[in-house]
Amino acid sequence: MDWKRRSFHWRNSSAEQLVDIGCQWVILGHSERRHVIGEDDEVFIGKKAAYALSQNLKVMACIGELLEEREAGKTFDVCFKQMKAFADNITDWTNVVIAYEPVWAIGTGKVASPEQAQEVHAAVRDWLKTNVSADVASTVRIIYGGSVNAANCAELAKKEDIDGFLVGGASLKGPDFATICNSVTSKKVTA
Ligand SMILES: O=C(CO)COP(=O)(O)O
Repeated sequence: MDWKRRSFHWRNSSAEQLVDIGCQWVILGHSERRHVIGEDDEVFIGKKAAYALSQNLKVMACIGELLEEREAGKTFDVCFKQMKAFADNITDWTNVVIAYEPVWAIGTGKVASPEQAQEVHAAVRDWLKTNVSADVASTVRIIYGGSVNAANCAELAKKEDIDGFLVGGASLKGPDFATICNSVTSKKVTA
C-alpha cells in the first residue's frame, strides 16, 4: 500500500484502490518489504499505518529481527525501534494487530520456539504499556508468524501473549489451516 492520497507508485496500490475493491486489512512492515524493497520505519512504514487507518483500513503491523540481529542479542532493540515507528504514527490502536515475525522463521521451516516467541510478545506488550498505554497493552492482539503449521501451532497458541497467527505456506493446505485457526482458543480479543 502506498502512503499518500491517490498515489500510484510502481508496485504499490493506493489505499483508495484497496478500499474500492472491498479490502479491509493491510499488512505493513512485512520483512519482505523491509529487507527486499528497502522500506524503512520512519519514512514509509509509520506513515503508511497512519494513512491506512485514516482510510478505515485495519492494519497488521509487522515487526521482527534478522537472524544476525538475534545472534547479536539485538532482538528487543530491533523490535522496539520498529514498534516506535508505528507508535509515533498511530493514535488509535483499535484497528491494529501487531504481528511478530522473526525474519529467520519466515518461509524457512524454522519456527521460533514457543518460549522464544512468548519472550518477544511479552516484551512488546510491556513496551506498549510503558510507551503507549496500559489499556492498549492489555487489549491489542499480538500474533506470531513464521513457519507456523498444523504440528506446531498448539504449543505456540498456549502461550499467554500469543493471540493468533499470521500464516503463509500452511494456509495453502485447507485442513492444516483449519487446525491452526482452531488452535487459537478465545483469549483477550476476538476479531
Ligand atoms: O511471512 C509469513 C506470513 O506473512 C509467514 O510465512 P510462512 O508461514 O510460510 O513462514
